[in-house]
Amino acid sequence: MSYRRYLIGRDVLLDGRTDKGTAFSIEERQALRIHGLLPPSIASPELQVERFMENLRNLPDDLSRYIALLSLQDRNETLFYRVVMEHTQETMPLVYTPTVGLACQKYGLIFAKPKGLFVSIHDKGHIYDVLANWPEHDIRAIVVTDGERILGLGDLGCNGMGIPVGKLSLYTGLAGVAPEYCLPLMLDVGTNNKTLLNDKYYLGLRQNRVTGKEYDDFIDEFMQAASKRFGHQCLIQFEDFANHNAFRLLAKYRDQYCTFNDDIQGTASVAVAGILSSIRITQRSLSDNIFLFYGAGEASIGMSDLLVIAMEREGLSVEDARKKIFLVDSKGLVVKNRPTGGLNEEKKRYAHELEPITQLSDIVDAIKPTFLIGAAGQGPAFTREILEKMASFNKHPVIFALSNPTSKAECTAQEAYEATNGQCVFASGSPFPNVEYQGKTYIPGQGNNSYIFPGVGLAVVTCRIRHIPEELFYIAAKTLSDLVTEEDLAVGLVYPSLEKIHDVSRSIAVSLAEYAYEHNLAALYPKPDNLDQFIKSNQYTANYRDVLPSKWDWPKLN
Ligand SMILES: NC(=O)C1=CN([C@@H]2O[C@H](COP(=O)(O)OP(=O)(O)OC[C@H]3O[C@@H](n4cnc5c(N)ncnc54)[C@H](OP(=O)(O)O)[C@@H]3O)[C@@H](O)[C@H]2O)C=CC1
Ligand SMILES: CC(=O)C(=O)O
Ligand SMILES: [Mg+2]
Repeated sequence: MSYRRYLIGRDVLLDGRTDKGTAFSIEERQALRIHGLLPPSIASPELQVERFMENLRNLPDDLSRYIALLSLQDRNETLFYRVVMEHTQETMPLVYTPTVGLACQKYGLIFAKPKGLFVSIHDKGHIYDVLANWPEHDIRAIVVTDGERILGLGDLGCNGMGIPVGKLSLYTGLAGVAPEYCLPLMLDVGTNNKTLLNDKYYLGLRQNRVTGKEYDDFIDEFMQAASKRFGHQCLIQFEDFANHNAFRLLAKYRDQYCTFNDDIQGTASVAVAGILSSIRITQRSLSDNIFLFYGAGEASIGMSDLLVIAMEREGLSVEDARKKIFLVDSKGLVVKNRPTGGLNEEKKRYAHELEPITQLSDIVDAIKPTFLIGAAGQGPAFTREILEKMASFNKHPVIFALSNPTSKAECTAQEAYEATNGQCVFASGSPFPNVEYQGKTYIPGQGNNSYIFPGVGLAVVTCRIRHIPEELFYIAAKTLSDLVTEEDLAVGLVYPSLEKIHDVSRSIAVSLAEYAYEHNLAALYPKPDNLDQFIKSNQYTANYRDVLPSKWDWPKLN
């Protein structure tokens, strides 16, 4: 039971979780002693949504819209989620990528009210006490960042808090994970971003990043403290950590805690889903493709590793599957014995016995990929020339420009469709508008891990899944791709329409829960007879709760 149930008077209006604004009924206004604190006209939730959307649309720019949405979240959380759930297509680019990227860049200026916990390196030794300050007790999902690789924008330090806040809004908005279960968390270990260190509005510690043992001990203490405070089954989603920490922290914690790295594993899952849908258009088997990844970091390695698992399901050996995958990093094609080096263990799995090539255009000529997938965070790299080449040796080249935010995308949807004469299959990490080309409307899909992590979160918090094995991300990919209809494919969509996202997230959660029960990974017993119904009944709906004291076990009022 939440402490908020006992609010009365003005406090009811000041608490975003209990406030209904103008929707409070006369009975509620009188019983809660807020009569007169609101204008007399009583609005329906439908009218409140309409009024908010009207205001939102009249604002001058997306950053203002972001601020308006987040202040609604503070003021009236239920209405915020109603808005997000009923207008997902319109509001998602505001609370999430691309606008959240801009919001993080401006966080020092626009910060108004904390929406999560800030734990700094100076809290070392008493992280548990800081976690205990969070007012909710039953936290089941944490999204944590240290702000070192925020989207493709680099080190934004403490200002990266916008990302966990945005991700968790989607846990609720896209999957119906109750907001009170969710905790956005920033681990501030400093920043190496000189501009921020010299910015008087910067919100974080003014020091360079702590590294090495001190950093590792800090993360260790956080993991232990979170587990002690919120239970060992609390999901911890790592988000936007830099490459040099992401892989090793995942390897270190994945079997000890209920944790995953969204940039490696969530991205892998959404990309493999898009790939599985794409081959329904190109009519090739998975293993009959050549995949070229532009970028060889968390996202690309994650995608490659899961793709290998998917190809294994088609009967290929790991070795043969890896031969189908080529990576490009900042030094060019990833090949064995490259004189310029730069090969970590992850890249070595995909290093081919080839001569080094540095230019992407030359690499495309040499490899002749069927899939060109961008996740380098470097902005426009898929030039018209490259896209035309892709179309010259593929009837339906598959082009995924997955880098975020929009300014970092490898190409736009318009560029991809135009350069390939409307023949390509396209998806992007940040949304692009529909493209009208030669009399046809193309709907670009959003290849973003937001199709995956909310469903993973929903499965974990409802069925109390203890660990998240790699197989779950393959299952999520397969489930997502299976939900893509022929009608979706006909307009170029390799993901289900966002309008269905609530049900899509639940379908993913049900598939994951089935697997978890089969493999003894779910702690909720007994296993519900009907998982779909059980999960559905646990999905948050953005309906106002009963706040009439007469319906509570309420102490007598004076
Ligand atoms: N759509 C989605 O759901 C997701 C999208 N992303 C996006 O993907 C991008 C990368 O993220 P992530 O993989 O985590 O980042 P990493 O830092 O782990 O990897 C970036 C990779 O890009 C390579 N790179 C850098 N510059 C160039 C260049 N000029 N040419 C070729 N390769 C280059 C780097 O090379 P090197 O190894 O040599 O340094 C590295 O391999 C970001 O923009 C992020 O927003 C990430 C996760 C999810
Ligand atoms: C989408 C996401 O997680 C990223 O760009 O980092
Ligand atoms: Mg991310």
